[in-house]
Amino acid sequence: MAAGKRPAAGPRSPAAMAQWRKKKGLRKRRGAASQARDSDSEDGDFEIQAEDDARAGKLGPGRPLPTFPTSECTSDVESDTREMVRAQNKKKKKSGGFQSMGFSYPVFRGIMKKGYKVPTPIQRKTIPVILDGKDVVAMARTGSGKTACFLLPMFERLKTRSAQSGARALVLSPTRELALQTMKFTKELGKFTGLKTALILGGDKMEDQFAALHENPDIIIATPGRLVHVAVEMGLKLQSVEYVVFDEADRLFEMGFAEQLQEIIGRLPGGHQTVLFSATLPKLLVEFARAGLTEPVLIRLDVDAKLNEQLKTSFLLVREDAKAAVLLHLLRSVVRPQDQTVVFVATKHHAEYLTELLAAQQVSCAHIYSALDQTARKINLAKFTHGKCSALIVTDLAARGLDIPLLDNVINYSFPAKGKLFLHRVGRVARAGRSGTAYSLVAPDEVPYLLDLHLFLGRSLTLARPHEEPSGAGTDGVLGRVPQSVVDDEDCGLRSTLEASLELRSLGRVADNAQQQYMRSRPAPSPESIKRAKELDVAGLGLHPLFSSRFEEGELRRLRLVDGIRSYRARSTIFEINASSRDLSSQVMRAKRQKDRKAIASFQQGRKEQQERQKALAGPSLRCPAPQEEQPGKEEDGGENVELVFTEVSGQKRQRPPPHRGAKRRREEAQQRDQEFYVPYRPKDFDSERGLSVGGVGGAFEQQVAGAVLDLMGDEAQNLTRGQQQLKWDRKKKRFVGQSGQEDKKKIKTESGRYISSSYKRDLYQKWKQKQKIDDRDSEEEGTFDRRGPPRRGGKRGRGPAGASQPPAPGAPAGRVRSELKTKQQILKQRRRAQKMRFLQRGGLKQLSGRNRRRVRELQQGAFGRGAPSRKGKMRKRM
Ligand SMILES: Nc1ncnc2c1ncn2[C@@H]1O[C@H](COP(=O)(O)OP(=O)(O)OP(=O)(O)O)[C@@H](O)[C@H]1O
Repeated sequence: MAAGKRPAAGPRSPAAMAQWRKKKGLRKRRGAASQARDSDSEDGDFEIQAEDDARAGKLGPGRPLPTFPTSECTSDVESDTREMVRAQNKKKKKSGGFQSMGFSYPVFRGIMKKGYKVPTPIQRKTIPVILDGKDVVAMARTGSGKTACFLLPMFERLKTRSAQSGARALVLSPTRELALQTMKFTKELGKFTGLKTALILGGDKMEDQFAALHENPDIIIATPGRLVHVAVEMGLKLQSVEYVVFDEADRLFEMGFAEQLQEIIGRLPGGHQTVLFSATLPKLLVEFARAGLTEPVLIRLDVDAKLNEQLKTSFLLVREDAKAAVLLHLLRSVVRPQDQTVVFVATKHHAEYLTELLAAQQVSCAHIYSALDQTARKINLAKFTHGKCSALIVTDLAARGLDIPLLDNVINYSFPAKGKLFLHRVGRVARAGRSGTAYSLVAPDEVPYLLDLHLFLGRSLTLARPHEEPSGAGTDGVLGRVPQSVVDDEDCGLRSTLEASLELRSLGRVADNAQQQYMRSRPAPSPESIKRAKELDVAGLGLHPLFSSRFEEGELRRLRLVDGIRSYRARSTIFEINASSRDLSSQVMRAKRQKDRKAIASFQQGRKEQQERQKALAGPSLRCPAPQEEQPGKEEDGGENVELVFTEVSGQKRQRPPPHRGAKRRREEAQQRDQEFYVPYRPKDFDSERGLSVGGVGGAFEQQVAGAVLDLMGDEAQNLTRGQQQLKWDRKKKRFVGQSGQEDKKKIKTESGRYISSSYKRDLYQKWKQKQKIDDRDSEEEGTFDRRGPPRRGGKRGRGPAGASQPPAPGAPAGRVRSELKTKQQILKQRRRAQKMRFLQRGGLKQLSGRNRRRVRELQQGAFGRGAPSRKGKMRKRM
């Protein structure tokens, strides 16, 4: 009986009624969430309302409907039943399980097999809308189950394997690893649908991909670059695609993939359904205009709480050159020995160097980066996921989408330059209800990025208290320093390892150079964060609570001493050192100090006030848990700004005097806001949306403005031939390059009329077909291709996928020539013949006749008794 259903009218046993009442009582006590969960039957069978069954007259009162019709049944019946279930569930608004979504049985079975009992919030929100056929742009935080959101409706739409030509669904992923993972999910969740999937990834053999597409898959999962390559080679029109998914859509739409996406979208038919998913999507849908969305529904969850509650974050302030030592300490002493950790680094050179360095220190690890061979990438990832090594060192290639079960920690060796990259990186842990920790090593020059991140998250950054033991408030979200003793201990071991290995030293040098390049190329932090970072007194920061075991008195004393030395300001200038009071330089300095004593006093006063303001500051992105202690050596050193004095003495550019007190007060008053009438010129979510923006540079307004520019040149450029297109002088390359700043490479025109790099067309497909002896007619029969063929450099088109309407190739004999390529039947016949040949060559005939002879003997014995004399005549003949 369906959970909680009153037994239908008719004779009821008292026991059944008592059971029903008991259930009803129980249900009343439960909350709304658990009611939703109840609606999913535990055993995976669909159940239907008793009243409905009774009305239908097919089932006994309250009896469950055993299963949905399987895919063999006619789709009419299936859709009727689904409608029935939907209607029923709509009546019962409480139900919010997978069952209420009206999936067909094969899809539902896949969900149950995967072990999903209750849909996640984003699944509950998006699946019904996608099932209704609407275009959807959806955002929810990492690990919230977005993959199932687009796969389940896709299975439901495609239903079952179709003989219809061409793929009907296309899933685009930004990285190969993510595409592989989506393939895995597709196989698991769509296990009972029988749909065929082809994986088109860069780095894999193109020949295998041609073969996969020749098998007429229902779904194509691809990375954009390789899909365009295959599509151009094969002349794939993708006209049968009804459902397109842009997974990690913001990444796909960020620069880099623009050309490929335009080409793919240009090949899609009108009226297809498009869904976009990511953990970081802006609310400005105009940024996805290129995706060809039609009246899209925007669903954004977790806009405010972007980080998972189960995720703990720690920010460690370390010098760049001490990062390796701190990383080693974290892996050895902070994370548990059984933990699995992913380390994000800036470049592949860092990945190589750190892998070797850690291996030399007996920390087992593997690495992945985009330039690594695809097979090595797969092997290294498998090594890590199977627990063969405890750390995986990766570049941002692995930041998105990777779902590594049982992953515990993420370490940001290099701090991400963008807030949303941080979200994706740390989103590898604390997935699907699990907990996890993210440690971030922050070099002093990365502090502005840290402040940018907190602006983006809308969270406050907590600073560790200086020279004090932590109050036990926890380590979450705290920025603190690493004890010098930790750095020294680990650094000692690392130095001796480096001294012993020439290879490691050269890898280290390469990594250092790469770091310089990376720092030059990373996007700049926002100006306000740079300003705040300058105001932030990082030298006065306390030890991170993570190292509480190191908070011995000795360590704190040492820290105080080091800080004292760091902030020491000499009372006298360099001209007065070792100079007697009669020396000219000393006299000049004293006279100067005397003359400027007012200015010096006011400067000191201003500085003090600034420090006090900073302490009291509890803004959205910066908060001190307690007033900071006064820095030793700072209070009475006079703090004379030597630079200022010297500029004044030498009569150079005059520093602006500190503002007059009255002017200051007036300015402060002007800054006070009347909350009743104050209208901010920026929306509240400005920083957050700026971080999510796909366009990259500038805020949302800047982008809107940029988008509103009427680009007459752009239109004109389209009418120009390639030779006429405007070129501009590249000073670095010392030659003319195309409008986009790209070198004017050789281009070919595609079916969709766009120009793409000629490297996409190398006639690999034709060669493969010749090798496989595939007739073009077969390609057409198999229906993978459009009737129009692939573009040829010489304007030639073959038969088969190329279509018969094309002009013959120059030099080809006129009229229809009998193709030398074999038909499907001929290939099958040839295969059978080859099989037979192999059989004969193996001596199969001899074996067969021997077996026959033995059988005859056995039969003879069975029929006539052992050693019976052979009979002549009819009986023997029959035998
Ligand atoms: N309804 C569900 N019940 C239980 N587990 C689920 C459910 N949906 C998804 N999961 C599991 O949650 C994990 C994360 O899912 P998925 O990879 O789809 O997340 P995501 O939102 O796509 O993450 P990312 O943004 O990082 O790509 C997976 O292990 C998946 O099997």
